[in-house]
Amino acid sequence: MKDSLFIKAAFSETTERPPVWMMRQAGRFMPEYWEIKNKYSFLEMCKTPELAADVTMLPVDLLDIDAAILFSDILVTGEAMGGDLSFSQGVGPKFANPVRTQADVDNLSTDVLDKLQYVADAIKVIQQRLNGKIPLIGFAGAPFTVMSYLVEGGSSKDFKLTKLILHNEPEMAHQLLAKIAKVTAAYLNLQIEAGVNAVQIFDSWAQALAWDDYKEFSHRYIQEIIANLNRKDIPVISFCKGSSVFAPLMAEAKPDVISIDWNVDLLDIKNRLPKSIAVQGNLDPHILYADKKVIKERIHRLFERMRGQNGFIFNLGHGIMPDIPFDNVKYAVEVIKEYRY
Ligand SMILES: Cc1c2[nH]c(c1CCC(=O)O)Cc1[nH]c(c(CCC(=O)O)c1C)Cc1[nH]c(c(CCC(=O)O)c1C)Cc1[nH]c(c(C)c1CCC(=O)O)C2
Repeated sequence: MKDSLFIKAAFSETTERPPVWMMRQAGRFMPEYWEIKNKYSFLEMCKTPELAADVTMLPVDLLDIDAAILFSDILVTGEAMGGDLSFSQGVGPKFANPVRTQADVDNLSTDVLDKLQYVADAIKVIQQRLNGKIPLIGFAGAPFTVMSYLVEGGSSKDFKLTKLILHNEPEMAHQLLAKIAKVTAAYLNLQIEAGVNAVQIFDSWAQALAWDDYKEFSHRYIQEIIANLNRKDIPVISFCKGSSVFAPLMAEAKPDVISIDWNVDLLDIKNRLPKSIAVQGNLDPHILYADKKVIKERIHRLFERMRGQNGFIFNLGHGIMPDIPFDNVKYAVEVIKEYRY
């Protein structure tokens, strides 16, 4: 795997073009995803290794991307700790037993690896199918983002209850975050042990936090997780919405790659980071709704900006939306794969 474009770029080695993968590359924008989704629930798909492998392989086979990402969800850690998790169409994720009191926090288990064994099993099936062709990325949610779902009981626009706990009951918040961080490090090590070639930590909603709160309630737990990983030769990617602001702080947690949202000039932010840290990003996913001419022009604009930089992985600033035309995603991958610096 050391010679794959993705791993080389993640370790800031020279590549002839940027490698490409996209967050949410296996999902509802693909007709083939619906063929599976119409037969099984989302959690069944995650928990059945053969199905998780089938979905993981869709963008490998149909888009020819440079890295696969395990098909799962960031909320499986919250479920394993005791959250009553369900996903329903149009509603998104729900925890029926939200965590809001000290007793709720105390009730959460941190001895959960047995319950997540299905992920290790899925990784083994996927690696057999990939057969060394491209690397497989494992992932987990960051403690703050997972906490927000556990506390709110689902998705939230303003994270009101979560922030109220951070601000009024910081000790309880720290106990909750520390529990999630412990589980997350063990869970990522389980994935590494099972054979993933890289891991990404998703802190999707970090941008809701003020700088000091990000530092106290998010960053320090990500730092702790990264410090506890059995990294071997596996790159660690740190993603958050808000990385255009937080990246210099995120760098202190010592990831190999920081995934950048689309609010910032990618070269500017790269130049503000240690040379050894690669960047991943940062096309606005809405560009993939636009005309092909625009898609090509914006990708080339980004690549020209990053010409001569080691350590650049193409990705979107956030996940692919479910109604983006499949054909546009396929076209974007073709444009990227044809490019040479
Ligand atoms: C916040 C978050 C979640 N899950 C995830 C995040 C962080 C990434 C991000 O910020 O987008 C991470 C995630 N979720 C999923 C993956 C699979 C790998 C990939 O293709 O990137 C990954 C890496 C599949 C999924 N996770 C989910 C789906 C949709 C399930 C369905 O078919 O209904 C998929 C393919 C469900 C999910 N899971 C979550 C939400 C909010 C939803 C509902 C989203 C929606 O309805 O638009 C929580």
